[in-house]
Amino acid sequence: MTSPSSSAHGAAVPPAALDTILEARHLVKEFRGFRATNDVTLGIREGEIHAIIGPNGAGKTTLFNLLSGFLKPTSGEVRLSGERIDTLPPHQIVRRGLSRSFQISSVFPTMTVRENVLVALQSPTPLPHQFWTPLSRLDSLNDQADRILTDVGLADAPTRLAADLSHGEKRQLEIGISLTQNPKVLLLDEPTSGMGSEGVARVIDLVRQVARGRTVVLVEHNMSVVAELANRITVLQYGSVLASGVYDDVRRDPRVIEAYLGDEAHA
Ligand SMILES: Nc1ncnc2c1ncn2[C@@H]1O[C@H](COP(=O)(O)OP(=O)(O)OP(=O)(O)O)[C@@H](O)[C@H]1O
Repeated sequence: MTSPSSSAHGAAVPPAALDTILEARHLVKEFRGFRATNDVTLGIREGEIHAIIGPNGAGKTTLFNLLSGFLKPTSGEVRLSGERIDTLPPHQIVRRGLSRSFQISSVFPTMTVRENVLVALQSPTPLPHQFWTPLSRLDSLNDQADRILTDVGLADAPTRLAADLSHGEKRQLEIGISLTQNPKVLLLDEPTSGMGSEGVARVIDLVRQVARGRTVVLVEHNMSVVAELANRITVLQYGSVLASGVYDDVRRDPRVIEAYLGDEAHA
């Protein structure tokens, strides 16, 4: 699938495993000399739910932004299905099948729930002569929007104003907006942040639902969510990968216990 290539440091990078869909190779991101991402090499396998965890300031959001093209690496590469994507603008990365949600809401508050999804559904066809969308296409877009709203548990809320949604419902809508591009890889940035236990349980169900038939990478602070959802996890510390693998193995890794999981790992 991918052939060996030279890293930023000139070292040969072995080919990714055959089932790797998203890959970071020797990624480095510096902010005025400070390394927020320090030589991260990581493979996300097709169809898995992969959680990126680590203490505050470990570099999770920076890595997330690098993987989705919202930040350009200082050096290193990101590959999607073997193709290099770190050189592409974010909208082209979306077209190749990678979408992301944002920690800060991307929802338009003055639009209805369905309108928010419709706007996102129309965004891949921004040609000026398509400003007047034919009615037949509008019908099909409405059908698609309603299917997505059903998938994210908002089937009964299409005409509600987004501003009137609860915090949890807004996160559901954001995930719905990310699904409009039918991504093969979905990146979710702290999908349970700011939620009570009921909302967290709903998001766990939702992530399981949207992960059917696609790959999900999530940044998540809540370890019980990670334990419930993740097939594999990567632990970051000081911008570097401390450990990566199956959840149960990584949580027993003494370096991880020391750095992050603490007493939770003994629970
Ligand atoms: N634009 C920037 N300019 C300068 N430093 C930055 C910038 N973005 C991030 N950093 C620094 O890089 C480090 C990693 O930040 P990052 O937000 O990626 O960590 P994080 O693991 O997501 O943290 P948190 O869990 O608190 O969200 C931090 O020390 C942060 O201050």
